[in-house]
Amino acid sequence: MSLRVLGCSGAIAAGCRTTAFLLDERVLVDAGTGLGDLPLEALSRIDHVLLSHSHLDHILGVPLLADATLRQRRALGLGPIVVHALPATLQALQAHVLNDVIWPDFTRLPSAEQAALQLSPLSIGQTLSLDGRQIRVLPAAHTVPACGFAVRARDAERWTVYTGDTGPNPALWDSLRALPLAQLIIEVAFGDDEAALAARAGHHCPESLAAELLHCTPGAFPIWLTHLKPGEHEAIAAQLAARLPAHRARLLSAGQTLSLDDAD
Ligand SMILES: Nc1ncnc2c1ncn2[C@@H]1O[C@@H]2COP(=O)(O)O[C@H]2[C@H]1O
Repeated sequence: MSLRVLGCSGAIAAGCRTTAFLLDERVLVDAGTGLGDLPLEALSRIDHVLLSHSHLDHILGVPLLADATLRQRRALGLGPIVVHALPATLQALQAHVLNDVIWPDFTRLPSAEQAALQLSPLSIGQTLSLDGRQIRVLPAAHTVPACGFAVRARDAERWTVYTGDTGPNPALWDSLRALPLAQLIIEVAFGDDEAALAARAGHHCPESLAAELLHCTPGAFPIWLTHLKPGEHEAIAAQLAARLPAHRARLLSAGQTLSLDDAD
């Protein structure tokens, strides 16, 4: 099992794609601008999309994916793409995007019987089984209802965790107490000079992230940093290295593929 990073940036700029991870071939985790770098054949194989929350940088690929893959999926005899998210996220997607104004309502197009998209609600703490994988829905603390995801193969012991967009999140560490981790993908968006904005916007800066990472034994598993705002990379890396040198948290980058089989 592998997780391909299509985008992991907190905003757009040349070379910066927003969050999208491809879990093997058929499962997409968040649908940011990184999705658009996949060829049509690969897009058409995506059967499931897991959304962490309703913000545009994570969902904009959903309506575009539905339209782009409609014909190929029909020709291949494939059913609807299932979009899994918290009820509030699905409601926002339906009301504000798939509303026949911003984008056609592909939950009932091209026909009600054969719609391109199907919406499937998740709840925090739920474990979803998808094609031999277990996916646990984790709490996140953002400005809108949000979640993260933990993934493992059904027969594996340890989980790869993606936090989604979140600020300080005690509930996350409570839920991770029972989960042995293989690796952690955790967000940090701003440098410490924007700590106040990070707190308002439901994100981490190195100061708040360092406090969270005290929950992790240094070196116990790889820690990957995601969702950095463009232009913040050097400052964040230096500030975090100064605060928590032993944790050796590394910046995730688009194009990287993480193995979920042997992530020890
Ligand atoms: N109070 C705020 N002031 C300025 N920018 C904000 C504020 N709240 C949110 N944002 C920005 O809006 C962005 C929405 O997506 P993000 O949560 O990734 O990151 C957020 C911030 O970059």
